[in-house]
Amino acid sequence: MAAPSTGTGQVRQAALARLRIARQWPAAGPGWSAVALALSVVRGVLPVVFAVAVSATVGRIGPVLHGTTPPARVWWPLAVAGAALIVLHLAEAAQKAVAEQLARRVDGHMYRRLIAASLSTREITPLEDPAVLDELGEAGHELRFAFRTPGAAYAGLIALVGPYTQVVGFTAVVAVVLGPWAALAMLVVVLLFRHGQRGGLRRYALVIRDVADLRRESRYLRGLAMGPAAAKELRVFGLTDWLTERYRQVYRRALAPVWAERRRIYLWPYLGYTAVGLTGVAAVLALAGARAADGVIDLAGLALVLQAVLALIRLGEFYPDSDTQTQYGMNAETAVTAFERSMARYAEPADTGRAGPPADTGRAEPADTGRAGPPAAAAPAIDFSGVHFGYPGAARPVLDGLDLHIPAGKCTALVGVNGAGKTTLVKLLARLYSPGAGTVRADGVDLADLPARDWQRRIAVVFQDFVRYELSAAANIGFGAVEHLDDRAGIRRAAREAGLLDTLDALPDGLDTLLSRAYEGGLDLSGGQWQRIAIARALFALYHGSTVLVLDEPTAALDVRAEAEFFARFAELTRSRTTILISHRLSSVRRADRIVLLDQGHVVEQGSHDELMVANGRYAAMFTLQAERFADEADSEPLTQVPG
Ligand SMILES: Nc1ncnc2c1ncn2[C@@H]1O[C@H](COP(=O)(O)OP(=O)(O)OP(=O)(O)O)[C@@H](O)[C@H]1O
Repeated sequence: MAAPSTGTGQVRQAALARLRIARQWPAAGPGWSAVALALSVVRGVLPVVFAVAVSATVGRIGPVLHGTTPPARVWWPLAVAGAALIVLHLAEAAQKAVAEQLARRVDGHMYRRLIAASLSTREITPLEDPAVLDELGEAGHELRFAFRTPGAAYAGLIALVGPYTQVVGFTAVVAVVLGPWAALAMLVVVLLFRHGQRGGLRRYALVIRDVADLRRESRYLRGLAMGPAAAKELRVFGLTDWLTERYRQVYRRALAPVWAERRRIYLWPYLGYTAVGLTGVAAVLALAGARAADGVIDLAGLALVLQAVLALIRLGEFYPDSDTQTQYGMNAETAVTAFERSMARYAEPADTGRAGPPADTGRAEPADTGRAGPPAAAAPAIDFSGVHFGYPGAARPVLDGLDLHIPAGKCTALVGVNGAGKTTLVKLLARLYSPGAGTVRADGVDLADLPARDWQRRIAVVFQDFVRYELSAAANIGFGAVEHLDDRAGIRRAAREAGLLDTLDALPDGLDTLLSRAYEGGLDLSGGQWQRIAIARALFALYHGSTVLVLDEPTAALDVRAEAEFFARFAELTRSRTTILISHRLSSVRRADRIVLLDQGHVVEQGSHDELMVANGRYAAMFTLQAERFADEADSEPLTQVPG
């Protein structure tokens, strides 16, 4: 975000940002907001009352000491000053409590907005766009900082009313005692100092925003060093020193422009404002002294104006209860709004309000056939026609005019070297991305014409990088069809078919065991057991209406026996489903009805295993190579063979 170049632009932008924060009042609660506002006004008025009462006391002490005035004339202003002080302290304590309440409410609302925006698109394209990721990272990061969240900004904005009420009160005091010009001079001094402090903070925050990518990298490196995910590799590969050094470099690079700008933003303006401010203050104090010497103002008046001037100088400073909060809270709110806007650009009309209650997000029943497109119960044929696709920012497309027919109710295997585009093809099929050109059709209906949500309900996928949810085993499987989470029989059946039921039953709480060691009583599974969970999840989706099954390296983490068992029952598990199997183990894919060899985003060979072997092309060469390698290994290591 570029800083506005003109003063008017800056004021306008600051006003708009405050307006956005103020607009959080429905989330904060109008009642609580009104209480906080009233307390702020009280906190603004009472210091002025205190100063007036103290001055009155000072003015009356002389006459009382000389016996010209009864002592009672001193007591009541003293009592007022004491009462003002006590109420001020009580109001401060009450305002802190109310501010916490306001902040919690607004932050809760902001988190809900962020989560809703993150989940608002059916495609994942925006979440891989670096600009959108920056916005998300910024918003999430600012929200995690408890002291400068939008909630803190909202509470801080209300708290601002206190000091500004004091400014008005003390300026009025100066006007009454010394006249309007002196009051105007003091007002200019206060606002100038405030502009120096607050405006500097605003510019400083913009510099910090400019290094968002470096801050993202430093957050990533911190997470890497402190999280469990990379703990093993960092140590085994001896990466700890490298990581420490890299973090130091990135941190310094992120801070360098900030340090450089600090001098420009704070030092020079500060010296200028101080010179002007001190001149103004000196003039007002000189005027007060001259008036007192002339007897125009009495001792009480002098005491009052001195207190007012001192208070006004203090009010030109930084407000710790408000300034950082409103500045950085605004950053978070701005980032959340920018993120929402970016996500909205990617959302299809039907996605609006997607992140609703679970009942809204569930998988369709098989009978749910009332929508456009192929009937939900029938496994569709899928056709890619002239499909082009490249990832954002990539130099070359991954798919470049792909034509491919995937027959209904059959198993099609996709093979090809690393990076050939197999997983990308699956992501397009699952409508996680849209093709740049060309169409993907299900039974002749362009997927772009179907609500992504309806289509995605019909697909069950075991992704290569499937998710390990830190939840119960039952939930991990039941997420295949979330609205059927209570189908315990179905979950057990899926676990059994994935070869996992005995393992899960043996856990301390059976299927209800929490699959995470981060929680007390939780347990972790092995890599292969987790993969079976992912398979069970996809099977559970099939029981509840999905008709397309995608298996991307579904057995990569399974042992040889488990893999053999899985493929022995493969035909039964996938019967009458349109199945797409991706695997580098050609001995597994040979059972597929059809095998498609992809290379650089094109189909280079396709047919049954036998047909491709007879054709003696690249598939045959790859298959023979793998078969020879396995034969060699089997010859040289006969004892490693798994029996049966
Ligand atoms: N999210 C992404 N952003 C940018 N480029 C990507 C992304 N995912 C994949 N690619 C690139 O797209 C190309 C195809 O990747 P894809 O994952 O589809 O290959 P694949 O055939 O499934 O490979 P593998 O056999 O290794 O799983 C690769 O060059 C990869 O670098």
